[in-house]
Amino acid sequence: CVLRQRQERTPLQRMLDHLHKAIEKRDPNQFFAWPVTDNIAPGYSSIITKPMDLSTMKQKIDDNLYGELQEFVADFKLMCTNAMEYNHVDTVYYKASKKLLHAGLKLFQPDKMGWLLQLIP
Ligand SMILES: COc1ccc(OC)c(-c2cc(C(C)=O)n3cccnc23)c1
Repeated sequence: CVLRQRQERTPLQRMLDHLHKAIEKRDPNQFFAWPVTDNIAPGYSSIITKPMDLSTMKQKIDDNLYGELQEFVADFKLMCTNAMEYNHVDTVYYKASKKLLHAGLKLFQPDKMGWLLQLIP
């Protein structure tokens, strides 16, 4: 294995860590915690071409794959819209994703982000 010295967290990574934790709190059933598999959701991988979940987003933060906040927001929206695409409107998953999307977008509003945005030089 490649020996990686401990990488310093950039201000953006620290900000995304905070937002990721805040989103996790709003998914108490952990429906969005892990990738959706075809076992639990028949045909999922043929319907949803770009899957996304919170564990994948966390890995991308740690690998410093988000160059800016908007890329993180795009993955968050993709995760929620995937659930609204695959699940019918009367399911617990559709309803949870709609609620999570609105809660998350409120988090990203500049007034709510005030002190967080100061983290980025
Ligand atoms: C019932 O317990 C779980 C546990 C984990 C899940 O996804 C990681 C899901 C789940 C999550 C989803 C989503 C997000 O579409 N889903 C769709 C259909 C059937 N199950 C799910 C449900």
